[in-house]
Amino acid sequence: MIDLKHISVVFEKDRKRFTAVDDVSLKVDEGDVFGIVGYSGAGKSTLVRTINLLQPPTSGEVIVSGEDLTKLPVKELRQRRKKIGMIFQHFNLMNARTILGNVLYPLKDSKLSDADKEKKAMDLLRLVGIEEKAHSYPRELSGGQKQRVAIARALANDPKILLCDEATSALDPRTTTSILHLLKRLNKEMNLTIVLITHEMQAVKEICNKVAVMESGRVVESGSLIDIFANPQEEITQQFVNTASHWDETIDKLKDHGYFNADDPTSELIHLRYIGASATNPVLNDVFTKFHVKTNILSGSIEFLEDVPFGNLVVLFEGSPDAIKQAKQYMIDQNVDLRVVDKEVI
Ligand SMILES: Nc1ncnc2c1ncn2[C@@H]1O[C@H](COP(=O)(O)OP(=O)(O)OP(=O)(O)O)[C@@H](O)[C@H]1O
Repeated sequence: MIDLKHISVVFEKDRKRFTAVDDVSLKVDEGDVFGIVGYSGAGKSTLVRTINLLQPPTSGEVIVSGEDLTKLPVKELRQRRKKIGMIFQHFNLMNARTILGNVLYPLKDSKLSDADKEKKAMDLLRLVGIEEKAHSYPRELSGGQKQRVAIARALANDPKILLCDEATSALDPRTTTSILHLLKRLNKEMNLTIVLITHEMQAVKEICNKVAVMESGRVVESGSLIDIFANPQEEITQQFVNTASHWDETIDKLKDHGYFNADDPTSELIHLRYIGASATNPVLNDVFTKFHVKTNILSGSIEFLEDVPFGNLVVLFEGSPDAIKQAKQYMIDQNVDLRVVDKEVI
């Protein structure tokens, strides 16, 4: 549905060139909720804005539904753009218009009669759950309500794609969840393809099925949500995954509370990650019976990623250094993702 091929965006200022997006290729399939995560300045906004050519790429192809948008004449591009809705962090509503007026605005060139335009706008406001505010003004609405209006407005021309640029970053956690659930519902019920850029892995975890991680203008890792969480390869991806699950925090607390002694070679703190119906518990039992290594679970949780269980355990291994080494290798051989909590930093 969206096929970005070798996209680069170079800004030039005072004769200096700055590459904001550096040779990025990625594919978004119809029906995907595709998350692009990265820290501030990674190039996420610049990249996502190339999808509707709000930001023309310096080089590369933007293929949407089989057409290279960069090659289209202006008039046709304008038509295609109507099928790509966009919402923003700060909502970008028109303050002088009512809520209904905001949703009617993109329909101004439509061939529908005035009555049909109004019916359509009201139907959209109903779809996003805010029809009772139709005659209010944006200043009278909360952030979450404003984002609902922005979503209704973005859907006015029946787009196939919705681009979300930090759409929940200005909202509190509960409102964020309700907006994310609304987006997921629209994705399922209307088969709307969504590209969501965010610095919050939590948002990605809640609704995306695919993820790309950006750093310094490049996509450093991408894959299915489950692959990225179960087996993050890059350091930055591991940071995002651990932050989303609060595991770095948990491990820091366990260290602070002196649950183990870093200088003691007979104990190691281990973070285990597993996906699906894993054999982790039998594996922990085996570690004791086979290697006489005692395992003490200090913290654990199971979350669901697209309805697949994703488990995290922090376990203290106690035994001879050699036995611990063999036990760890045994677990790795059983396909358990295992990370020894770095002793140096303790
Ligand atoms: N129009 C522009 N002219 C010059 N530099 C720009 C322009 N737009 C963006 N940049 C630079 O490109 C880099 C990437 O910016 P971008 O907004 O895409 O990052 P981001 O990952 O979306 O970060 P944030 O979440 O903070 O918006 C930044 O260093 C930014 O300063």
